[in-house]
Amino acid sequence: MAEFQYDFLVIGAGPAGEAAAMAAAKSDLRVGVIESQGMLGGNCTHRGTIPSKSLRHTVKQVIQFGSQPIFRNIGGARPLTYPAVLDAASQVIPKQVELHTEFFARNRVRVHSGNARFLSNTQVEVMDSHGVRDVISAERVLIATGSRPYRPDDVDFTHPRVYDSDTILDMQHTPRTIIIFGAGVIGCEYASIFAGLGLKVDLINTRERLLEFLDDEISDALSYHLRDNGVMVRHSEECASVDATSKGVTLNLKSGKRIRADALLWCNGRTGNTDMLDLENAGLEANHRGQVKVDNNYCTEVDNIYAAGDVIGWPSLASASYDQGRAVVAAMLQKEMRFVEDAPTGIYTLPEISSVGKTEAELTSARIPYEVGRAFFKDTARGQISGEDVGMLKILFHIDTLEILGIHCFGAEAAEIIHIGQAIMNQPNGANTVKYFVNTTFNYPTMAEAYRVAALNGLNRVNRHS
Ligand SMILES: Cc1cc2nc3c(=O)[nH]c(=O)nc-3n(C[C@H](O)[C@H](O)[C@H](O)COP(=O)(O)OP(=O)(O)OC[C@H]3O[C@@H](n4cnc5c(N)ncnc54)[C@H](O)[C@@H]3O)c2cc1C
Ligand SMILES: NC(=O)c1ccc[n+]([C@@H]2O[C@H](COP(=O)([O-])OP(=O)(O)OC[C@H]3O[C@@H](n4cnc5c(N)ncnc54)[C@H](O)[C@@H]3O)[C@@H](O)[C@H]2O)c1
Repeated sequence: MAEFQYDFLVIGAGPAGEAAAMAAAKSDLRVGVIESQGMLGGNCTHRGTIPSKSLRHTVKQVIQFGSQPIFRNIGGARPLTYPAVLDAASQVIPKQVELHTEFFARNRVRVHSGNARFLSNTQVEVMDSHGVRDVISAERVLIATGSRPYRPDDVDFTHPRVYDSDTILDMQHTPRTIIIFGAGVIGCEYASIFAGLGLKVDLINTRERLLEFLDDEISDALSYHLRDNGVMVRHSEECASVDATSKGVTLNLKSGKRIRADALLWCNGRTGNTDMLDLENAGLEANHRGQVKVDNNYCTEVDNIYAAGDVIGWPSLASASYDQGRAVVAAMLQKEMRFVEDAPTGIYTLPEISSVGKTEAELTSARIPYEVGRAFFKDTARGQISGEDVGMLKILFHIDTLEILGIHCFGAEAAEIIHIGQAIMNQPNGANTVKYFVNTTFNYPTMAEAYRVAALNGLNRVNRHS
């Protein structure tokens, strides 16, 4: 057994842990990291964001190839297998691992391989895969252990036809039909991926609408386009049981419906990775979803222990986790810090969705007088040229002050386009105004031009009222 001593110990090397470790190293703290996976990058790189977004990118290319006559005539439309698409998509993972490994090496942050568990609030044991045990002492500790798919006890995840969002990345055949239970972000993204590959998809939603946190118009558009791509969407359903046999899998719903398919992808919720940490030794406890409570400084109920990333729950995004990791170090060093509560939404369904700020429903219930400006991608030159003409940009702004209150977008590159509006929304002293988009010259033809079209559309409505 070896012993180590650090100023700051980070448990978990995903986005939250890495960002915190880098920020602390640059502030000359002695930093150590414990990571249980053999490679750096976290679940984000190995099971979550990166593999799913690469898969989706490859499927998007396949769809474009299949839908453009010029390519179809050259190559002929050949159906691709899921393992082939997976293989192409997985090429990015080693590149990401290399990048993250370089960050740690360049900043001289030592990574201890193994599972961490608390011995006290300042001492953590790390046990590697060979049973070698080290004890690490640190003045401050960050819990950044992320999350994993939630698995209900009565579903047999060892059955070869039953998958969650981790194990779907190991599926070695191409089912003809698939049931996706859970229509959260993960379910909707995988529904797009499998429909894009030509599978028949049943998407079962436990709520009344898809992604209820979105603006209604965007949620409706997603439902429409998923159905248009062949996905059967069912709302307000609950699972009664799952029967998996060598012939197929049947999902029995409490409404009495029985849905059969070649495979089931269960993606209904996630659980924080805290069960192995022996939190009670540090004076902490997790909630029923394995999450740890923090204050506005990302500090837990024990004042030298911080937590960030998926393990603290909402918003559970890689984007937010990176910022939270940096914020932890700023809070620790009593520097200016930002509690991350304004992360935009970026959902990589087909079509892509992104939004920032308030929805129409939120503004209506808060009785804020607003106007709407819309631009349809099919009416932009760039949309017509690229053939990606499904989509819309919608700007919500205050009817009197013209302050932008929300931006909602779906269609090609929505997750990029949103940031133009976000930058204007964040301007202080009256500079947040929808007029920016009519007083600024945008490149032409670009999708960003949609902002000008939407702003003019909205301002014309305001002028009609006055
Ligand atoms: C399918 C899917 C798609 C997603 N797509 C997006 C997206 O498009 N955009 C987006 O912003 N977010 C997306 N997310 C969410 C994003 O992946 C997570 O929010 C992000 O990974 C959280 O980062 P983290 O640092 O909290 O933890 P993680 O990335 O989960 O990393 C935690 C690390 O801690 C390690 N660890 C756990 N327990 C221990 C222990 N006891 N000892 C030592 N090490 C331990 C784990 O091995 C892991 O490496 C997606 C998630 C999934 C599942
Ligand atoms: N593009 C993106 O930004 C992106 C993509 C994929 C995933 N994600 C992130 O991953 C997270 C998970 O997404 P999701 O689609 O699985 O689910 P979700 O968070 O939408 O949850 C789905 C359902 O499961 C329930 N649930 C959640 N955790 C549970 C638990 N531990 N026990 C029992 N029920 C639980 C929820 O109440 C909900 O009804 C999201 O928070 C999302 O931010 C983001």
